[in-house]
Amino acid sequence: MESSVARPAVEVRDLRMTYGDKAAVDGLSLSVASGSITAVLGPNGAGKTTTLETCEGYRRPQQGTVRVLGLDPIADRKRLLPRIGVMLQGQGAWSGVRAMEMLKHIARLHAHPLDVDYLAERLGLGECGRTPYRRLSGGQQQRLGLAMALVGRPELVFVDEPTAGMDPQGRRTTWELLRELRADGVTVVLTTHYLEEAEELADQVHIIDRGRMIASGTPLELTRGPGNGMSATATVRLVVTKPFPPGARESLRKALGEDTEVTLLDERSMRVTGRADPTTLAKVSRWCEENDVLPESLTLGRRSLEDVFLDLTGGIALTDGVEHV
Ligand SMILES: Nc1ncnc2c1ncn2[C@@H]1O[C@H](COP(=O)(O)OP(=O)(O)OP(=O)(O)O)[C@@H](O)[C@H]1O
Repeated sequence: MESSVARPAVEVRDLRMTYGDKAAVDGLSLSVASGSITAVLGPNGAGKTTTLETCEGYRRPQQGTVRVLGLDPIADRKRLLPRIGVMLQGQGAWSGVRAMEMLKHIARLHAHPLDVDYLAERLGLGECGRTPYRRLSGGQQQRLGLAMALVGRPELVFVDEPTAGMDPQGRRTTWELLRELRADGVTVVLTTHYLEEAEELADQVHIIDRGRMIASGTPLELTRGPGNGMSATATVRLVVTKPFPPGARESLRKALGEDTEVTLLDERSMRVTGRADPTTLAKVSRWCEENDVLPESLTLGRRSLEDVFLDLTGGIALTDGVEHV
């Protein structure tokens, strides 16, 4: 018998999905190791949801193949459904149904559901259990959506932007729950625009852009960069007390010299990559002095997944909607 340990939980091969003449997914291949947390990242419209929905059996592949737990999500839907949990973007529940009624209803559809009171308690749904779905706050709807995806004890969960709109406490609880699932051998596939979430949680990260895979690896592999030296792995971040004066980015780049890239992250923060080392730190400090710019913080740190993401996708900082110029 084939070993289920070696077999990927999800295998997508050369998937192509179009809407009209526009390719939303354009020859995408990816695989998800069983028992891992895998993050699928990409800018808005990159094709993440379309890919996940194809894996979930909501869309039929127009080209290519998709296997989930070794099964075809459409042909084997009946066998697959009890084994997977799905948290959709803008999770659907009937608008008038109360939160706990909805959760209990979903639990009854499964052979061995989790204890709904425990799950509601863990996800902070206790207080809004009698509230109709349409009256729940955005974060509460997210929590309910996650509870609905998990209540059936799935072997594999797809969670599309699980913590969007959640408060910091909800986000931490969700991270804890997802880690516990992994510890129990459950495979988790998530999309997120919070790159720090992917860095915290994911064993494997796939970055897609315009329907194509542009990078894959562990967070460490992706942030380590191409070289081995400090300059390849580090960035300098400068945050200042007042908006930068006009032309500041160009002026700082000149002061630092070649091989250094300066990115304006927002009106009060810049990122320096390339020759990012203590000498650069000193030069940035001197530039601040010469240009009468007061730093709020000036740090030399490891290149983050967000830095990698911005470099690869051409620069929209998704966590704050700020364009990188
Ligand atoms: N039902 C649809 N009809 C037409 N175009 C669609 C449809 N669904 C998605 N698209 C388009 O396909 C592309 C990929 O969309 P998709 O929702 O998969 O992206 P995404 O990576 O999940 O984006 P986001 O991060 O914004 O959720 C986008 O250009 C989108 O406008």
